[in-house]
Amino acid sequence: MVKAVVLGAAGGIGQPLSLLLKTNPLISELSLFDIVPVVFGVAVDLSHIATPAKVEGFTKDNDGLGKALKGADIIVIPAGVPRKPGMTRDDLFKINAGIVRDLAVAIATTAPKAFVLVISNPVNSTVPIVAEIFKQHEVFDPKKLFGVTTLDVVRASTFVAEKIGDLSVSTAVRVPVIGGHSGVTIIPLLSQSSHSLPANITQDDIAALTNRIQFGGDEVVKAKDGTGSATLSMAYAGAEFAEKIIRAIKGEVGLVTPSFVHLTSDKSGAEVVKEELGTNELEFFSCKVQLGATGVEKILPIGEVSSFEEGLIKAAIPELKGNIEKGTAFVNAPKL
Ligand SMILES: NC(=O)C1=CN([C@@H]2O[C@H](COP(=O)(O)OP(=O)(O)OC[C@H]3O[C@@H](n4cnc5c(N)ncnc54)[C@H](O)[C@@H]3O)[C@@H](O)[C@H]2O)C=CC1
Ligand SMILES: O=C([O-])CC(=O)C(=O)O
Repeated sequence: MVKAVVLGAAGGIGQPLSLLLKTNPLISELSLFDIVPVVFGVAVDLSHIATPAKVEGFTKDNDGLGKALKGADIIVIPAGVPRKPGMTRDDLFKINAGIVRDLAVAIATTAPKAFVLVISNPVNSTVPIVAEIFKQHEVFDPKKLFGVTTLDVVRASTFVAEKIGDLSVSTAVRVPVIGGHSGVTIIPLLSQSSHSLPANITQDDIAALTNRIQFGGDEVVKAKDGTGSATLSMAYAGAEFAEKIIRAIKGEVGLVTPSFVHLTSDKSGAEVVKEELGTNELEFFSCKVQLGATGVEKILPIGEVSSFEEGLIKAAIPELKGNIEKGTAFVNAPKL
């Protein structure tokens, strides 16, 4: 029995994500929360699909958030505003930081043991916000908090398959993407791709492919021309990541996937990553993570990278550090 909850379920990501979660036979209960009442209609609509999950919709009225969260095993958060052309993900901080903080407070008090998957941007800052709220409530379990960076991995697989000239291999292509989830903090390790790039590929091609993965979000924002950012590909990526977490909860071992997680100072492998990065200053980093029934079982080393990728890592660290500190400071700033 797994109860999944989507916060922001009536939105561009929330609706298709909820659809995909409804089709996941491992989920027995699916609670959909949003501040807009159309969420009730979304829930009724999905409830007609012949799969095991019992679906229910909730808004703010009558402690809807508390009821949605009660007994949750896994909570996915796509609540918040998306980008328009010309904006960075950091520009969303002003609105989304407060939304994520308030949802985190509700989770800390109602479902402190749940796995929490943060999609709301800027992920590099919203994940630290959730962590700080959980710390304040003394319920922070770094093994169960994830920034969802799966869309970067999905894009990398697709774009590499395109370069190979065979989209049918895209589901098999594995490219670790580490760092964070915005621009230069997105670090695709093409040198570790499961499928070799064509032999005639140049360093300029690698740089262009890297740039396309880093700025794939902008490609969608531009194409949607003011009406939003990636929703369908994000729903696909979010459902894929959620499924891995659920399979791990159910006891499957050996699942490895990148995610933006807390670099905890224990024997989880975080120390090795810090050494590889050459800094102790990053509290979070998207790493290759081995999942287990209790969450992050092990953080795997970054491993061997090319000198080009080494440069990407160096370039990402200052921005990532700033994004993380911004989130942390938002929660801990003294109240005037
Ligand atoms: N991590 C990633 O890779 C990606 C993250 N995103 C981010 O996901 C977020 C959502 O994007 P979209 O679904 O396109 O936006 P949207 O505007 O279509 O949907 C957001 C939903 O959140 C709801 N909402 C707002 N405040 C809320 C609250 N306090 N509690 C519950 N629900 C609330 C809204 O009513 C709306 O239904 C954005 O911040 C976007 O930047 C988008 C794509 C990829
Ligand atoms: O670009 C955006 O704002 C949405 C996002 O995070 C992505 O598509 O990777």
